[in-house]
Amino acid sequence: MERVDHLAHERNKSEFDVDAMKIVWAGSPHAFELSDRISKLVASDPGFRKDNRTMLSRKDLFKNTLRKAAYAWKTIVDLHLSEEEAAKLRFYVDEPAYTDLHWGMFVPAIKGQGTDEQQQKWLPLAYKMQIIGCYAQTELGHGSNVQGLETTATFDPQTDEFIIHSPTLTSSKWWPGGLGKVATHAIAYARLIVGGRDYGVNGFIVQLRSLEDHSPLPGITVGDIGMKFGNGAYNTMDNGVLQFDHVRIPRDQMLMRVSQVTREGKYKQSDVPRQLVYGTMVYVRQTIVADASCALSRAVCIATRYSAVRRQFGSQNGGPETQVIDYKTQQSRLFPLLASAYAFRFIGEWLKWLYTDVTQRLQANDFSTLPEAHACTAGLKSLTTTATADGIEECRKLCGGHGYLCSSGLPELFAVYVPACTYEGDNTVLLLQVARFLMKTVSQLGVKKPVGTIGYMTRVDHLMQCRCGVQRAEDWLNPSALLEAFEARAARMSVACAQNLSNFDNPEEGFAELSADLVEAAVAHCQLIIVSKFIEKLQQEIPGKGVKQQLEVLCNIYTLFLLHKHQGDFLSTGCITPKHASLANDQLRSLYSQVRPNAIALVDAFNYTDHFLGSILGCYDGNVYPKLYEAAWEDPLNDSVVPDGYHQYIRPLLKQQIRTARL
Ligand SMILES: CCCCCCC/C=C/C(=O)SCCNC(=O)CCNC(=O)[C@H](O)C(C)(C)COP(=O)(O)OP(=O)(O)OC[C@H]1O[C@@H](n2cnc3c(N)ncnc32)[C@H](O)[C@@H]1OP(=O)(O)O
Ligand SMILES: Cc1cc2nc3c(=O)[nH]c(=O)nc-3n(C[C@H](O)[C@H](O)[C@H](O)COP(=O)(O)OP(=O)(O)OC[C@H]3O[C@@H](n4cnc5c(N)ncnc54)[C@H](O)[C@@H]3O)c2cc1C
Repeated sequence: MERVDHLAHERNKSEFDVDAMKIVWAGSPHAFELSDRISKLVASDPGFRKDNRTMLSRKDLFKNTLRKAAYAWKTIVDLHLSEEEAAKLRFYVDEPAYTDLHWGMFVPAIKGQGTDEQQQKWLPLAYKMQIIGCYAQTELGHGSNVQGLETTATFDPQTDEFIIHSPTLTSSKWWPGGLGKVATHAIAYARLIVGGRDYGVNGFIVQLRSLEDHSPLPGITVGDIGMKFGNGAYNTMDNGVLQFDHVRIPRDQMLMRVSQVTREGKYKQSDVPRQLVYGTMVYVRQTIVADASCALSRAVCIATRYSAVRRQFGSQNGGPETQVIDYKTQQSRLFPLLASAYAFRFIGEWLKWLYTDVTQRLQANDFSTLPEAHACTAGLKSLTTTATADGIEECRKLCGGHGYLCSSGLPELFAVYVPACTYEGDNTVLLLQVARFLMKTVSQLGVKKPVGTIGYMTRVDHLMQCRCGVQRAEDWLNPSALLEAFEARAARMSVACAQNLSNFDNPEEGFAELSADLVEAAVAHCQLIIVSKFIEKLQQEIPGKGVKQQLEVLCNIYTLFLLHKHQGDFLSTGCITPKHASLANDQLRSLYSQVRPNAIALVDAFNYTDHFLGSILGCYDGNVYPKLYEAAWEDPLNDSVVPDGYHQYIRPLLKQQIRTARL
């Protein structure tokens, strides 16, 4: 049967080369080819079906995840996939699993914190999945406060071993993914105790389960922490609980790149900063920023396609009703999210570059950019995950009632995504780290030259008194005008916080008292980074008919939308006047009209398969209604016309009503 493309008329309207945009979105022709090939491979393999996930019991769901992870590994091995291809395959399989933590945290922790010998010993085993690892840092009593962890690793010089112990209930490891039912090994974070002295938290490789029969090793109590938010969703993951009862491990299983304990029981600190113990978190935060654009673009793709299919009101002379995408209110909610997806894509690319750069510098013993890398990864992780979680929920509402159906894909996407606001650092706690960095920068102005993302502070005198030169709405399309407004807002908010802080005798008390304002200053700084990197991206040559113009429209929408949303900040710091704010809003409306004919093509450029989207509302051909209708009949509740329980619970009720009616 010939497939009808219900969105063809929308695709015909587009004013740019979609194939060229696909390459910009993917990052390079190579990245596009890889993504396209692997996503189609996964989509065409029934072994990776995922449309029944929300209907399975937890046990069936989990077993199915184990099956898929094993099948994915078999596919990787059978097809001799490279590391890059294997990572893409896991991404398109699209099911949170213990493998995320094995590849995403356990392996990077050994690479980042292990010595060369430790890497040589453990990495080959991990690469072949002969051991499966997790990252066991958080405890029942402490997650954000890493220095408050209670698990101990006490050196025993007699046996040359560490004794890993959970001294209290609150010291039980709690949350690590993959720990509950699968991991054979953990990087467990524990307080290092040598000769009775506490040297703070360090990572240790601890075997948890037998490699023969998977039973927990002596002294290990381990299990799953229970059902989490949403159906399906993150319940494919075995987040776990773990207690150690004086578990002994050899001394060489302490990760010793940052500090060492010798055979004689001497503690030695390398010349690398202690903060490198937190290095895996910096790495993962960077990957989370890159992933934010994937999750947001997925939701936006669904909401945009459906908004073009859905019609309500406005029929003229019996003609078709208005597509809901043509309502300005729909556009003002949807198009900033479309623009954010692109903005997050580019900031993810840039952050990857920053991370690679800091890693190379660290290898050459240059630690100068580590604080900036920490502030950027922490701040951008916080900003992009908050916006993405909120954006997915907004997309659900943009799809009206049908968005609430699991078959829209949006409820599960939200439930899987929302913990990103908490894991790898609670988003508020991370913004407070950025705020500390900002306050330190301001306090050192004139002593230490701010560079990199904080370089704008070198012009603080100008930024504190500059006036916005915008006179007409179009003036807001000038990148310099936009940048200066964002720089001035960020600088003024930071300086105001620093001035308020100086009124406190005790800086820590002041920091706590002003923390809500400090978080707002941190948000302003992080938004500036995203805006400035989007503008920088557009200064490069971008091939393809109309591609650069579309990206310019999206960049302006992203920036002016933020300005509109946070106009309170811009007005109260005197960076703009109410007239400027009103002109920005006029320009924003005009930009929405420009993006409208290109909206479908801009989401097609994500190149998502229907399998990956997992949404009837977002399907490529827009043939939504027949698919929704058919899917309803596939629900197990419709297996029988009369439901189970009728004779027990409905019939007696109806009979009773009849008797009552006769009374
Ligand atoms: C691909 C994988 C799939 C994803 C699945 C995700 C699964 C989830 C996994 C997890 O959640 S793992 C657990 C993650 N846990 C956290 O993120 C905990 C958050 N808490 C922290 O990171 C820290 O404790 C803190 C909030 C940063 C505070 O730490 P601490 O009290 O020790 O620090 P301070 O005294 O504030 O700072 C000291 C000094 O160190 C600097 N710093 C802090 N963190 C880092 C870092 N990561 N890298 C570099 N530097 C860091 C901080 O700025 C201070 O510097 P100075 O001001 O002294 O210069
Ligand atoms: C799905 C999921 C997967 C996870 N996977 C892992 C894993 O694999 N390995 C692992 O080790 N951990 C994992 N975690 C744990 C995770 O890293 C922590 O939950 C996270 O770091 C937040 O810490 P917390 O739970 O202690 O929150 P809390 O710190 O208790 O936060 C509670 C509230 O207090 C506020 N708060 C805390 N401190 C401050 C402060 N100083 N100032 C102002 N407000 C503050 C927070 O903003 C928040 O509103 C996972 C968590 C989840 C939800």
